[in-house]
Amino acid sequence: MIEAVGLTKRYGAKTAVHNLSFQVRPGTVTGFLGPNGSGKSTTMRMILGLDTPTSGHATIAGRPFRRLSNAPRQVGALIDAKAVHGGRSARNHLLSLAQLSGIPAGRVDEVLGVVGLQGVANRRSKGFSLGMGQRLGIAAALLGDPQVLLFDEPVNGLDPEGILWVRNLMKQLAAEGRTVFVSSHLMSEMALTAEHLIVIGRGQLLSDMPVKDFISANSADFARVRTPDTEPEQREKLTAAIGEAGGQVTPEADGALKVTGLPLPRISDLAHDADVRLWELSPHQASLEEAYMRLTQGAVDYRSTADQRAGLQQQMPAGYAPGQGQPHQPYAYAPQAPAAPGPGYPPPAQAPGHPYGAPEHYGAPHPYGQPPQPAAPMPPGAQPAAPAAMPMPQNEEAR
Ligand SMILES: Nc1ncnc2c1ncn2[C@@H]1O[C@H](COP(=O)(O)OP(=O)(O)OP(=O)(O)O)[C@@H](O)[C@H]1O
Repeated sequence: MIEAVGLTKRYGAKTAVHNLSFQVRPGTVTGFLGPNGSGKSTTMRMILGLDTPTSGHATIAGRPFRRLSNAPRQVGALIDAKAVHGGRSARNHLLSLAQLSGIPAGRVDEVLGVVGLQGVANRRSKGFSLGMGQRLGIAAALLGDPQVLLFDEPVNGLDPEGILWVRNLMKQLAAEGRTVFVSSHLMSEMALTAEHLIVIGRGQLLSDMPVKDFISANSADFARVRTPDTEPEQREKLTAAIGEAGGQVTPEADGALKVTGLPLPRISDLAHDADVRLWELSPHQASLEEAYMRLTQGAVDYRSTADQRAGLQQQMPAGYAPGQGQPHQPYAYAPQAPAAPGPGYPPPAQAPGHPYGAPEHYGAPHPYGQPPQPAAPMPPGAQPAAPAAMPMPQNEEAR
């Protein structure tokens, strides 16, 4: 388990992370979400002992990272995929990490197979594409067969097949009982990958809950109501009746009405009392992406002047306090079955032929036959070292 307690990081006058407390539990993928610059990488770096907290602390399996014995065997991380000696081949890069950490050399070919890089293992990594670099970084993170894994934006630069592969890999690792903490600023991707979400904005905790609870706590429920298109006076009558009853009505482009603030049965009764016929009365819920944007809208540092979130802000229901991050349920009726969180849901099945579903276009799949056994024994005499794929601690202010 990963735990942060009151984690705070200030860079001069800039507070990158403020009083963050959360736990990341084994057996599920936990998504770490926040807009650009919200403090995700800084938090991960503090968990990994690469940045020193100004106050508070973070532990892995109950200890600060730097006090873990055999850290590379316990924790794997992808923080900066570019932190690779470009003159070395992928295999040699991994071999040098394995040697530093007392990991048997045979494991290198295993992880190259897992990430689908076995066909280019002897090529210098400086010729790698962004996506291949990400795969190499993921291979390094898996090298020590660790129980705790942190991935900072692992799908950066990957093509759709690569994204699917990472998604399945994360799930597989969690299904093996590992702790998997994955940062992203893409809600749609996290909706398909994670079961639990930790959302931050401007370095502060906005939400810490299961994905399904996040949807119902943060997305706005509304009803779509349609009266006969041929009788506009019916529409006006219903609009007036809903307004008098305290509901809010917004006309939709297709002629329907979007109603908030009233439960569906009440809308039906109002229509009945006003002698208005309904062609449609249906419950709706905003997508997870919208829910995320609503939650973080007050905590976005960088926003285009043409950003459609401005439109979302205009639609905020009365009583919503932007940026406070409080779950709100301003609508009277209970959420319906959660909306499918984004296109492509449910996630496609894992690709066959490989336990982690590694794609084949960098070479034949590696017969990495069995899922890694939890807590593989350390070879005698192995020394603790920095985790694979992690950049060495640098001058923090110089980043
Ligand atoms: N070494 C540093 N010195 C000064 N400020 C820093 C340093 N590292 C991060 N920051 C600032 O702290 C804030 C949080 O940055 P961080 O990289 O942790 O955010 P992030 O959520 O990972 O962003 P992104 O999604 O864009 O990668 C930003 O405002 C950033 O400019």
